[in-house]
Amino acid sequence: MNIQKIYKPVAAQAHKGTQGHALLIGGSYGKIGAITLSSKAALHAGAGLVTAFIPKCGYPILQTANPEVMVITDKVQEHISCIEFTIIPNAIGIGPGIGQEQETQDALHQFLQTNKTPLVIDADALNILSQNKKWLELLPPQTILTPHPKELERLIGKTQSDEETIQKTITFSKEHQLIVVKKGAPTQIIDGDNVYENTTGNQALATAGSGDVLTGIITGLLAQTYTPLEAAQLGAYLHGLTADLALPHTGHESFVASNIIHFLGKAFLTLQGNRNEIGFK
Ligand SMILES: NC(=O)C1=CN([C@@H]2O[C@H](COP(=O)(O)OP(=O)(O)OC[C@H]3O[C@@H](n4cnc5c(N)ncnc54)[C@H](OP(=O)(O)O)[C@@H]3O)[C@@H](O)[C@H]2O)[C@@H](O)CC1
Ligand SMILES: Nc1ncnc2c1ncn2[C@@H]1O[C@H](COP(=O)(O)OP(=O)(O)O)[C@@H](O)[C@H]1O
Ligand SMILES: [Mg+2]
Repeated sequence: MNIQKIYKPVAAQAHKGTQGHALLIGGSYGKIGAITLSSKAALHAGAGLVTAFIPKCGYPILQTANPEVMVITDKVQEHISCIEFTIIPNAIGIGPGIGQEQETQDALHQFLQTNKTPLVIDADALNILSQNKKWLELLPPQTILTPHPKELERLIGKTQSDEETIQKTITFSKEHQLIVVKKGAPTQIIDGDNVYENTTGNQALATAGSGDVLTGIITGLLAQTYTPLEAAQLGAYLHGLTADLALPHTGHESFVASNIIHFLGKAFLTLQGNRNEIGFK
């Protein structure tokens, strides 16, 4: 898989309206950081406009941390209770820090019943789906799921070996027409029978919020003109590459999720050179 072939440089005539509008939905009291990171990452992945839908308590935090991000707040203070908005985003990422309050579960169900926009689902939104597997039928085809190993186990059940995990994930992907970004070391992307293995990244990524940033990057790419598979592949590749590029500066220990966002520009710049056959096995 050649990542360079997926990458599309920004046109000289581009404006924010042509670069896609990403909506990130998540956050709850104590976990506003997760959605702050995701929405910032979507901007740095190139989305022209980014809006965050968050509980009321997150408003001053997010507006201060990310002045470029627009904010819509739920009517409830500490968690999301009803997902309603009038904007028309090109892609939606949902789950980072969203929690599993009953009202939030109901809001997710209601949202999935009407949503037609391309979706990325992560974190507690995945955990809510695991407890309500019938709702998987409501997901638009090619929805991207980004589980870590425990979230994947909650979705597909326990397995005895890596091989069995892959097989069950393939079956799950085919049954529901979903793209699964199976996060780990390495990350594998499963799209039906096709399994792509990412070649970037290292243990510096073993830090809080690194998955939240990945969700923002993939949603930001999906809001542009990338297909869901392209967004998942390019997103995982760039995410891992930031950790490889940062290593001489941060080492494994002091790298934090914000560094992924910080090094995203340098990761994009490597794609503008003349490098061949980089990316996925
Ligand atoms: N700043 C913020 O606001 C942040 C907010 N966040 C938000 O918090 C919410 C909860 O998310 P979460 O992932 O921490 O909890 P959960 O789903 O129970 O998973 C933990 C379990 O999974 C396991 N596990 C994980 N990775 C594994 C691996 N690679 N390989 C194997 N096992 C692995 C791990 O296993 P352990 O080894 O600890 O037994 C443990 O049992 C979510 O909404 C998220 O967005 C966070 O993003 C942090 C920053
Ligand atoms: N040892 C590692 N090598 C490569 N990538 C890693 C490693 N540990 C974690 N990662 C990556 O970091 C991210 C962690 O995601 P996740 O567990 O959802 O974090 P969080 O929920 O805290 O944001 C995933 O993209 C995963 O592939
Ligand atoms: Mg996570």
